[in-house]
Amino acid sequence: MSSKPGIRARLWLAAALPTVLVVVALLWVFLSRYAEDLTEAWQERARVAATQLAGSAEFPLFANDLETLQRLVEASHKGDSQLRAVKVFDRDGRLLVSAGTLQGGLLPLEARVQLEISGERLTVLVPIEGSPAARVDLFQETTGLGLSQPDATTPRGFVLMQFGLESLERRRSELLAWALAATLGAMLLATLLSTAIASRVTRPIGQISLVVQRIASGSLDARTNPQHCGALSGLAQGVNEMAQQVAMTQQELRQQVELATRELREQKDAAERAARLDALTQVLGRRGFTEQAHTEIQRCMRYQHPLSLLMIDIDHFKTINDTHGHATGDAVLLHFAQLLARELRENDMIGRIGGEEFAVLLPNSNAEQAARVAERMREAVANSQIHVRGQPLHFTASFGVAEFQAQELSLESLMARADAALYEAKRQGRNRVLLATPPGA
Ligand SMILES: Nc1nc2c(ncn2[C@@H]2O[C@H](COP(=O)(O)OP(=O)(O)OP(=O)(O)O)[C@@H](O)[C@H]2O)c(=O)[nH]1
Repeated sequence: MSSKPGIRARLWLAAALPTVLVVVALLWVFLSRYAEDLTEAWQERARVAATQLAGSAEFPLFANDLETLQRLVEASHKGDSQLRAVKVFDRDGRLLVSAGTLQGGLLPLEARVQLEISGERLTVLVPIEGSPAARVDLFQETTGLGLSQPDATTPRGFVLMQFGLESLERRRSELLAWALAATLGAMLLATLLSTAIASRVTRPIGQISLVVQRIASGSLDARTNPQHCGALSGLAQGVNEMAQQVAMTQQELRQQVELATRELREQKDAAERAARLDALTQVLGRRGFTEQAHTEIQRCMRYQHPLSLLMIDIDHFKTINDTHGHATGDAVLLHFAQLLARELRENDMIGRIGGEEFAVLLPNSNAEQAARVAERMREAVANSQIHVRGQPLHFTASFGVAEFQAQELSLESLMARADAALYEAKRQGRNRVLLATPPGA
C-alpha cells in the first residue's frame, strides 16, 4: 500500500490548512491582546484603589489619627475580596497601620506610583500627597494644635496595596479554554467544509479514473457520466470521446487484420490447391491424387464398399509430340483429360500422375463397373479428334482396371496391379481395356 496521501487527502489539506492556520493565528493575536488589556485593566484598578485610599488617608495621616487610618485601611481590605494586604507608611517608612498579610518584599518608598506583578500578586505603592488647598485648610485648622505647615514636595506617607491575581488567572484560563474551543470549532468547520469541497472534486476524479482503468483493461465500451462530474464534466466528456476514438480505431484495425488474415488464408488455400492440381490439365496432380485416394480407400474399407482404379496412358504419345510438336502434345493432354472427366460421377477422382499417364479412382465401383467406365472412356477418346493446323488428329488410349481387394494393403499395390494391366493392354496392341489379375494370383 502506498504511504503517499491520496488526492482526496491532498485536496483536503489544501483547502483546510490555510483556513485553520488563519483562524488559529487570528485567535491567538486576539487572545494575547485581550490578556494584555486585562492585565492593564487590573493595574489601573489597583492604582485607582490605592490612589483613592491615599486621598482618604491624607487628613488622618496629617492629623496623626491612626485609629481613623486603621478603620480606613480595614474598610478597604474588607471591601475588596481581591485585596490581600493594605499598609500605610509615614514619610520615613514607618508602618502606621496595616490589614491583611503582605507576601514578598516591599516596594521602595519613592514619591511616585509603582506597580509590580510577581507571580499571582500585584503590588502597588502610591505616595500620599495632599492638595495645596487642603494643605492650607489643614494648616489653618490645626495651627492651634501646634502642627507645622506641611512641605509641598515630599510625600506625607505611602499607601501600599497587594492584590491577588487569582481571578485574573482564572479569567485568562477561561479565555484560553474559550480560545481552544473556538479553535477546535473552527477546525471542525474547516474539516467539514474541506471534506465537502474535496469530495466534490475527488468523487468525479474517482469515477473518471475508474472508467479510464476499465478502458485500459480492454472495456472500450466503458463511459463516464459527465453530468455527474461537476466541474470535471469537460474531462469526463474528453475521456468518453477518447474511448470512442480508441474503440473505432481498434474496430478498424480488427477489420483490417481479419481482411488480411482472410486474404492470406485464401492465398494459402489457393497455393495448396495449385500444388495439388496439375497446371496443364487442372486435374489433380500426383500428390493430390494419392492423398485423396488414400482417404477414399480408408472410407470404402470402413463401409466395405467396392472401389476400383483405372490407370490410363495415351498411345504413342511420343510420336504425337515428335510429329506435331510439344504444344500439340499439351493440347492433346488437355483434351484427353477433359474427355476422361466427362465420364466421371461426382465422387470419382481423376489425376495426372505422369507425363501422359492418368489415374481414375472409382469409389463404390467393382471391377466390372469400372471396366465399363473405362470402355466408355476409351471409346470417347478413340472417337474424338483435335485439329492441328486444320488437320484432324486422332489418338487412342489404353486402360488397366483393378478393383481394390480386402487383402490388399495399400494404394501403391492397387496402382501397381492396374499399371500391370495397362502394360499388358499396351503389349496386346493398345486402345483397349484390360482387367488386372487379383493380388497373389
Ligand atoms: N507435350 C507434352 N509431352 C509430354 C509431357 N510429359 C511427357 N511428355 C512426353 O510424353 C512422351 C511419352 O512417351 P513414351 O513414354 O515413350 O510413351 P508413348 O510414346 O506414349 O508410347 P506408349 O505409351 O508405349 O504408347 C515423351 O515423349 C514425353 O516427352 C507433357 O507435359 N507435354
